[in-house]
Amino acid sequence: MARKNKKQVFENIEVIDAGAKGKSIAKAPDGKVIFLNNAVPGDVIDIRTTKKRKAYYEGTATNLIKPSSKRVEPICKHFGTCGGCKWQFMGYEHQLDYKQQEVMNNLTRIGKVDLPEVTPILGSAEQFFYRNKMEFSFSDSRWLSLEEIQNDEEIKDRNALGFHIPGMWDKILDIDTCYLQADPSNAIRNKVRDFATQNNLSFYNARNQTGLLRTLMIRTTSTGEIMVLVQFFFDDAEKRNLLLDYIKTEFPEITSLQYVVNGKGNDTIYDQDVICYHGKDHITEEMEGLQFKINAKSFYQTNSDQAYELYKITRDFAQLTGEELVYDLYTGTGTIAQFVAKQAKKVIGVEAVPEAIEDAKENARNNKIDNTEFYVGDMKKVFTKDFIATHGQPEVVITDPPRDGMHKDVVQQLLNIAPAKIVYVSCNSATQARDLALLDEAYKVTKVQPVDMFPQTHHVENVVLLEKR
Ligand SMILES: C[S@@+](CC[C@H](N)C(=O)[O-])C[C@H]1O[C@@H](n2cnc3c(N)ncnc32)[C@H](O)[C@@H]1O
Repeated sequence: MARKNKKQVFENIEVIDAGAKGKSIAKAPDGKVIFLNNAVPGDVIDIRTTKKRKAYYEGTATNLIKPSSKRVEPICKHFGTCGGCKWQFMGYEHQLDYKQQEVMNNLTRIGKVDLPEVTPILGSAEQFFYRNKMEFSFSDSRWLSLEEIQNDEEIKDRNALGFHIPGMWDKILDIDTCYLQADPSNAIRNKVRDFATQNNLSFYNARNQTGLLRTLMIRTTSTGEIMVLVQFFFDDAEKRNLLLDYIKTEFPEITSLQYVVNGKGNDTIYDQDVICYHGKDHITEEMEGLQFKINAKSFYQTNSDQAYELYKITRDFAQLTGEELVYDLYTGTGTIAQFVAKQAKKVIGVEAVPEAIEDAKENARNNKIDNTEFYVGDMKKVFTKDFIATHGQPEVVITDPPRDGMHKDVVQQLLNIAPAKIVYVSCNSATQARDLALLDEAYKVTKVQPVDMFPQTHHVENVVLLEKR
C-alpha cells in the first residue's frame, strides 16, 4: 500500500515574525503557525511542510516570491548548507530587534515579569570574525553538493575539514572560508586539510570509527596568542609528528600546539589527557589589566570584546561598594569573580569543572587578587545551608548558569539565603525567565540588558538585576 504523503504546499504566504530558536513564523491558510528555517520576516514565499503537528507545522521555503526589505546578501558561500550563521541573510539591525523581542517575550510570557524600562540590546562592534574559538571536524566522506552528485565525473577527494551538517552527526561540510574567526584561522584549517590529504593521513569516519584525524581546534586571544589542538583517533607517532611539525613550521605564530589521542566513541576532550607538543600549554587573555590563563579545556566566553561589555554590565548592576560578600555561581575560570573583586570585600566562586577552578585560583594568584576563593562541585550539592554557614551570608549573588538555567534547588537556596541583589547572566532567556518566575515571590526585576555575543545567529545573552521586594 502506498504511504500517504503528508507533505503540504502553501503558496504565496507572507512570513510575519521571527520566533524561538532562530525560526521564522508564517500562518497557514488553516490558521496554524508554520515554523520555517530559511525565511526572513517580510518575505513572501511558497512553503512545503516538513512536519505536521496538532497545533503547528514545520516547513521550508521552496520559492521566494518577494524578498523582505530586511534581507541582505549573505557573504559566506557556505550559507544555507552550514548550520553556523543562520541569520546571515538578515540585516544586523533586524537581527538585534528580533533578539531584543525574544528576550522581552520570554521574560513577560514565561517569567511573567513586570518589566522595568528595558535598555536596547547592546550590539557587537564586530559582526564577523568575532569568535576566539572554533572547532572543525575531519571526515573522509565529505558532504557533496547537488552539482557534484548530479555530475557524472568521479569524485576523487572526499576528505573534509569543517562543520557538521545540521542534524547529521556523520556528515561534514568542507569549509573553505569561515567568517567567524579572524586569520590565520582559515589558513591553518585549509593548509592542515591539504597537507594531511597530500600525505595520506587518514580522515575520521564516524560511522565505521576509522581514520587517524578527528578534530582541529583553534583558539585565539586579543593579545595575539594562538592555540591549535589536533585530536587523533589513535596514536601513530610518525604521522602525528609529521603533521604537528608541519603546523609548527608553517605557522610560527602559534604559541601553543597541543594534541589529544582519543579512541572513544565521542570526540569531547574533557576527559582526555592533553599533550603539549610545542610552546606553552595555554594562552592568556587580558581584560582591564587582568590576565586569564586559558588551557585547552577551559571555558572562556567566545566573543572576547563582547565578554568585556557583558562583565562591565554585570559589575554595574551589582553596584558594589567594597563592603559586600559576593558569590559568583557557575564561575568557570573565575573571570567575573576577578573582574568584580576590586569593588567587593570578598568573592566566592563555585564551579563544577575542577580544571576550571584550578585555573581560577592560579589566575587570581597571578593577578595578585587576594579576596577571592574558589570551590569545586555541582551547584545543587555544594550551594547548601552548610556552605553558607561556613563561608558567610552574601549581600550580592552573581549567577551565570549554562543554557539549562539553574537547578530548582539552587533557586530555592537563593530564596532561602535572600541576598539583597542577584545579578543573573544568561545565554538562554527562556530558562532565565523560568527561574525569574520562581524568584518572583521575593525579588523584583529592576534592570534588564540584552547583549549580542553572537552576530549572524539567533543566540542572545541577557543580564537581569533582581532586588529584594
Ligand atoms: C555560561 S558558563 C559561565 C562561566 C563564567 N561565568 C564566565 O563568564 O566565563 C557556565 C559555567 O557553569 C558550569 N556548570 C555547568 N553546570 C554546573 C553545575 N551543575 N554546577 C556547577 N557549575 C556548573 C560550566 O562548567 C561553566 O563553566
